[in-house]
Amino acid sequence: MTASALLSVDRVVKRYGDRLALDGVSLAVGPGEAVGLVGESGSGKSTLARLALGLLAPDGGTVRFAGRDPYRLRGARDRSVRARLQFVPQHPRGSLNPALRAGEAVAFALRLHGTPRRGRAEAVAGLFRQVGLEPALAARYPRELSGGQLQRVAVARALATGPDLLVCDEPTSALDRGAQVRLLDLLTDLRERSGLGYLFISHDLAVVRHLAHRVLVLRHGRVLEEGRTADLWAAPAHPYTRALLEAATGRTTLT
Ligand SMILES: Nc1ncnc2c1ncn2[C@@H]1O[C@H](COP(=O)(O)OP(=O)(O)OP(=O)(O)O)[C@@H](O)[C@H]1O
Repeated sequence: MTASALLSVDRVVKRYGDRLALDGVSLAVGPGEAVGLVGESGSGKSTLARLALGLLAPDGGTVRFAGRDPYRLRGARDRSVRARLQFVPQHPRGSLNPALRAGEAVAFALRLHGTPRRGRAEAVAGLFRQVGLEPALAARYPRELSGGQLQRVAVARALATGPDLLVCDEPTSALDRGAQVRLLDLLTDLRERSGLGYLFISHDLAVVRHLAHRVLVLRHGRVLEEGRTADLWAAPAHPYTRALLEAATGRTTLT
């Protein structure tokens, strides 16, 4: 683990009853770095995301965000640290309140972050522009937006608190290929412009390749292989990684 890592996960173990979901997983994400986590269903990706976000506590090992245990970031005093760590979910339609207009969802995040009421409308418009959405779309309800637009609203909401790290759990898997590429281009652009870091989870190596500097391959709760994305793509060491790559070939037009 590098001392400068924003997020460090060190030899983490997580069990659900008898089931060992993570078995000694370590990873680090530095400022402005995009780290991809790939693996088939059940490999433990979402569990790792929940641990990174402090929604779960590990049974062994440690998780640190900005030097703090995210599970213990509670209360008003920790709000400024919590704000630096945000989440982009797989299904924005499920995570956005259907009764709130898109702009209200983002304004709500701004309110929690302490942005005064008077500056909020302008801040919402700025965030919509930042994610490539017309500010006029803020007046729409989630049901009136496409999957790609909704995912941008979810990103805008995550950006409302000025984060350093976004944990993205399969954010493109519900989108068609064109919308996937546009979302990945947006995330790349945000990283380049504002130094955002990502822990980016996907079962799809073609998607991860588009964004991540480094990739970890997770299988049965263990890191099977890790390395720079280009190296792993050129010469996967493990047959499982090769199989994931083969599953992704044919869709390499994504890159
Ligand atoms: N709340 C839970 N209770 C019991 N077992 C769970 C729970 N959450 C996850 N698991 C189990 O832990 C293992 C890892 O699950 P996890 O959701 O982290 O995998 P994943 O790689 O994200 O899968 P998917 O891509 O299908 O979401 C799986 O065997 C899963 O069945």
